[in-house]
Amino acid sequence: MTAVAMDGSRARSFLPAALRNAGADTVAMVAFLVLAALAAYLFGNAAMQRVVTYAAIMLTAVLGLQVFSGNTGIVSFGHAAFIGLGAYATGILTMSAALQRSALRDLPQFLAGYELPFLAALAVVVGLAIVVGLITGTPLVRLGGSSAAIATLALLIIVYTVLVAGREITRGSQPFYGVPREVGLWTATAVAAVALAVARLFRETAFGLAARAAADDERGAAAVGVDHRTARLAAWVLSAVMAAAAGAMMAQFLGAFSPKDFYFHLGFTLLAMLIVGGMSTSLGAFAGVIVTTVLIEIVRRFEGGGEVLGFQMPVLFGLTEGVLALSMILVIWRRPSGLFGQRELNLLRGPQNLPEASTQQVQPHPEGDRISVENLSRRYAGVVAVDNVTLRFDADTITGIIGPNGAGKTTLLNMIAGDVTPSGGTISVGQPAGGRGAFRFARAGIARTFQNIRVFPNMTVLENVVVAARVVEDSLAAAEAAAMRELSRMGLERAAHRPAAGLAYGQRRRLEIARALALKPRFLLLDEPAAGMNAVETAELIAILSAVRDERRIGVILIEHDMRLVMTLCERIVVVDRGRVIADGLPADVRNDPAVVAAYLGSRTARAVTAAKTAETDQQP
Ligand SMILES: Nc1ncnc2c1ncn2[C@@H]1O[C@H](COP(=O)(O)OP(=O)(O)OP(=O)(O)O)[C@@H](O)[C@H]1O
Repeated sequence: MTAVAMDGSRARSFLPAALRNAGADTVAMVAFLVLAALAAYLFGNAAMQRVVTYAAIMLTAVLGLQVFSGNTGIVSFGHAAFIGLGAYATGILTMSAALQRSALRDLPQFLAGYELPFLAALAVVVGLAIVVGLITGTPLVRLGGSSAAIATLALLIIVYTVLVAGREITRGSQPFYGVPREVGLWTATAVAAVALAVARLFRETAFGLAARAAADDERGAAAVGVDHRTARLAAWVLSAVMAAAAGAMMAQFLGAFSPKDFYFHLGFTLLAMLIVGGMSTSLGAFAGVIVTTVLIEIVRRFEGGGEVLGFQMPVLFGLTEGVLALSMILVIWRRPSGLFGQRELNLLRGPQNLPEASTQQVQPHPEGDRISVENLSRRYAGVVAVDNVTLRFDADTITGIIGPNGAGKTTLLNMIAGDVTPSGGTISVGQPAGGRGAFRFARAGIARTFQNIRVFPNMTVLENVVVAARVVEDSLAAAEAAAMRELSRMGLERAAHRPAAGLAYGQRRRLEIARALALKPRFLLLDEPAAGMNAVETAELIAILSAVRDERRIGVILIEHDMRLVMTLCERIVVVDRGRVIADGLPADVRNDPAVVAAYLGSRTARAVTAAKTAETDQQP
């Protein structure tokens, strides 16, 4: 949708570059799906059409699983439960009243006699999945990694037990039969096409970007204002809806089923399909369903035994599951990201499709902003990392925090960024920082970089910065333009589409700074920004940081061991030793302070001077 203006230049597109790219990918995948359905419709027999219909239903479910697991990195065993809920709800809502009276004699009155058409039942199932998704997701997103995965397993077991126990409604473990079989090839294909679009586009939304960033690095994500719980909940609810929609189709495709159809076997098949294709992309989910469906169909022919290439084969019960498990293990071993999990198709991603950098200057911040730190302390078991520190940091000033190794500098910075909770004392940025969580501090205008770089390795350089820009900009298009502006400033615009993991060390440091600046912060906290940089890169960094400060009037607080950088760039230096501030002033004054010299040299006499100075300060009212 990029328009070419009369003078030949490229006019600004209505749609953000990421959505144009995702749209093109979706069109390509949907076209492939429709062609497959058409081929089955025109040339396939009834059995072949059933295979393609079932594959399209599974595709909807696997894409649902991908929306959650692929974006959050949390494996879910529980999605078969949502398929089951969708199937039973659809069965009850669409069954004829006459059949219900004989098959479900004890069905409660409020559930009986609806006889809804499929689409109306689907709408109800979507609503039900949103409610169940919110109820189950709210506690789930408080857990991380393997605990969350185990919780999804518990969900599967609970729903299975409820389906078996709720005999009046589900007929217990007996087959639930009599569901009208109205879902065929084209309904399944249409719903799967919608699911493809949803899964591919979700990655690029604010929630999708946030979930992927948190999956890559939770602390790094919080530092750019990402509330990972909200992003994970959004992914969970959406994926529950997609799985339940697959269940609704399954009910009307099969006509009869029982709770065991929505238990471990289905959960395993969904996961195997996703893992074989590649969990982190919608292309992976799509390809995984195709590859495994073909594999299952081939293997199934041998399961019943008979003559194969002149050999008499015995009946091999469970051969299909065995081959599926084996292919999953092979993929995990040889290609852990799956056959197509490394990248999306990205049909419209290239140098000619880079978003245009915003030419709008970031508005300078109003004067008078300050960070106030009062009696701040942090203890770790027996270690007092930061000891009763009181400081003010003004915007429009570059402050260096220096001190020997283990002095407490990073702990102090982490507390100011909301990343470490103080043992005592308060921090306020204009007003006391509300609530816990680094993401709230980032949204209040405190951006930061880390001593050990925390970029999002599996996202592109551009996406790394867009995640932060999306927190402060109104739209994805505005976030892309702002991100390009920050990347150009840091000399990284040519690497915009490269995965961040592939950048050189110095480039990754610059990317982290670009990402922090995209938050339009009032204060920028940098933990050893020049570490690992050569002299030329350090000189460039000094020029960039002072230019940014001049333009935007932001406060910069940096920890650095490179004294050349500190003395050239900083207008104020705070020296910390053993958790306490031992000097605070102009660089020239601090450099000659005996307590500072002592702290760095560690001489005994000089330590005595420090101790005396500290005692003096403590006695002051
Ligand atoms: N999570 C933690 N658990 C236990 N002790 C910690 C933790 N973080 C920091 N410390 C201790 O607190 C003290 C201060 O550490 P901190 O990393 O803040 O110092 P620093 O001045 O930043 O050091 P460096 O210049 O080496 O990075 C050290 O003794 C350190 O071992």
